[in-house]
Amino acid sequence: MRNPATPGAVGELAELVLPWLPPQDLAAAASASRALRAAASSVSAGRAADAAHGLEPHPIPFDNLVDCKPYAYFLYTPFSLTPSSASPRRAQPWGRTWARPPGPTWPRSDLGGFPSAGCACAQGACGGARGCPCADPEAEAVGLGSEAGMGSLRECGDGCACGPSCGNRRTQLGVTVRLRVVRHREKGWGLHAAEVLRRGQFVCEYAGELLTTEEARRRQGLYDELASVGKLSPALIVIREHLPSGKACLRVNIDATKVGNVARFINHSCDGGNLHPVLVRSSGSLLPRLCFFAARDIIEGEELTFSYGDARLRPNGLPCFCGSLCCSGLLPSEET
Ligand SMILES: C[S@@+](CC[C@H](N)C(=O)[O-])C[C@H]1O[C@@H](n2cnc3c(N)ncnc32)[C@H](O)[C@@H]1O
Repeated sequence: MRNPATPGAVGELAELVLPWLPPQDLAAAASASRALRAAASSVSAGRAADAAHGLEPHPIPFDNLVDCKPYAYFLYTPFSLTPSSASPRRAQPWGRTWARPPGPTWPRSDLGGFPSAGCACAQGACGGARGCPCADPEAEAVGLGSEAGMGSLRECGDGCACGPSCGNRRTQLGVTVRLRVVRHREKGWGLHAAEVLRRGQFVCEYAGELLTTEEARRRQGLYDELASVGKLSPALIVIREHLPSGKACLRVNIDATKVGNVARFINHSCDGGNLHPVLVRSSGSLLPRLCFFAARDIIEGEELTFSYGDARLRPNGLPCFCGSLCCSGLLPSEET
């Protein structure tokens, strides 16, 4: 048996344990010995190399020329989680050499719904024009860029027989475009294109913890306090969809602050930005998902932004540094 005091054994143990540690604990472990310092800095380098924790098709690196933060710490989920599926996720290994490639992001976690609702098309046979009942005649209009506000789109889902290769699941394959997370002096981290994106191309979903309205309000109060003293960049989004009657409104609260995907890095722009938010409904799924499409052609290196909204209702709003000509000077804020 190997002596656990040998450098090789320390390295192996470190590889098992250190990726589970949040930054403060990782720093504490690094101060214990030279071998652990080397192992911890390899974990930090692994984290900085992929904000997606190995859970998307391509790595999404952090890029910081502004200060010494190598990465932002959070738990990664490629799709939104219900409270019951989110609760066990208090830790997640991040920054180790992956022994195996990450699993596919499909099938997605079950968000509750009607598993019997969906198409009966043969494997991979549906697609816009072929008579699939889930096909959306408006789909081709998504992301054309002139639309103001939220778009909507229907896709095949868990209730369909067609399977993952179906062409009507544009938003269900994870983040297939190349992206980077870049540090800004005034705005913190921001999401950037790392390749040319074409108008209408799917970029990413806004994934995080799905909250009740009561819990969203509780967290928002806490986040506002921390954000006002610069201790947190909250990523809690509230989507309100007015139903056709106009009398009711479907409300979805997604918090990507502690558990989320790369969309948590998308900053606000007062001019509406270059991303088009679209509510995507998958057949058989109860809740819509918020997805972002390129609202116009986007060049490599450009920051990806959208408008967080128009209301600026909370006192002591945070300053906006979007830099657009129509910048109001304050970040949107409203009572959740
Ligand atoms: C969803 S997060 C975006 C990512 C964030 N910049 C970070 O470092 O994690 C929202 C927060 O980013 C910052 N932010 C976003 N857009 C901004 C803007 N136009 N000007 C200043 N800060 C902005 C604010 O702190 C806001 O609460």
